[in-house]
Amino acid sequence: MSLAPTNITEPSAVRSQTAQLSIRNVTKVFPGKKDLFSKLTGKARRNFVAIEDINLEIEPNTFVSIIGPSGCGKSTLLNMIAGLSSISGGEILLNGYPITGPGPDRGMVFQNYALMPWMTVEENLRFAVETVNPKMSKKNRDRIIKEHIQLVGLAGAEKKHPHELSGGMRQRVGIARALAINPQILLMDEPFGALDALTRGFLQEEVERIWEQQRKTVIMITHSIEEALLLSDRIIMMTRGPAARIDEILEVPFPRPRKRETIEQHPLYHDLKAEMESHLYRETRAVEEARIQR
Ligand SMILES: Nc1ncnc2c1ncn2[C@@H]1O[C@H](COP(=O)(O)OP(=O)(O)OP(=O)(O)O)[C@@H](O)[C@H]1O
Repeated sequence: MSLAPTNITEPSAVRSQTAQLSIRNVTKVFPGKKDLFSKLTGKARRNFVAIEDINLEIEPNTFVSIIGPSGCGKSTLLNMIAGLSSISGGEILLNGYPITGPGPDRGMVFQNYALMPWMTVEENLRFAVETVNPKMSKKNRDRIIKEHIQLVGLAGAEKKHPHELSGGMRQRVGIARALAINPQILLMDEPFGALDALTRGFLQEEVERIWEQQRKTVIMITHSIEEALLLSDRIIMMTRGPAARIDEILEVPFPRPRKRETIEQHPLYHDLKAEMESHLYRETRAVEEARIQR
């Protein structure tokens, strides 16, 4: 758990919180199977170096996307930042303190929503807020829950259960829940990956609107070039694995607030898009070639 303090405040206020994240020489090795039984049954495996020597400084109040070929280690890196996966080498510091486990200073949004199915929308948020801040008064808690339900456009759906909601609405709950604990950093692992194209577009615009209000540090994994260009200040492009690393970091200079139609008119939009396309194509092709040679 990080030692950095967390206070829950108004969601609508632009935060003065700082969240400097330093990723230093980070490596992740998944141990192989080397026990006698695995050897005898021919199932022994070597250690697998997923990512190697990642160095990255994430400034406060920036929106950062991570993009790279499938299986390169994006989720592995995000899970280490979340404290859900151990770090094999190097360190990750949040405001100077090493991350050693999950903590309320980091909110997570998952692709599959990860809501409690037996709880209503309101109860899902209440559970998160109560867990993080058990001593908060009921009045404050109710206010925070109400504000966050409104923030994501779910007013009127408070008493519904996840199975009564569309995918887009479920992810709105996921985002509201992550923000309601007032994390310093919002971590999103392909948050729109399970949604249809139209809903995905709407939700991207919602996230852009919310980000303009809150300016929270966000780290998002995505496979979508357009999504990364719409939302990010910086785009981290990873190489293929094993031993994946950062290939290049793109600065996205489009003024905010952003609209899809306007950024597409920016003189740099097509250059940045082409650079990302060629990076992804090159890395993915190399993965496929390696697969065929195996
Ligand atoms: N628990 C584990 N044990 C062994 N290997 C693992 C484990 N988790 C992930 N890996 C391997 O580490 C590599 C990186 O996986 P990861 O899920 O981080 O990639 P990713 O870039 O997020 O993929 P995708 O874009 O497809 O979601 C993959 O080769 C994967 O098979």
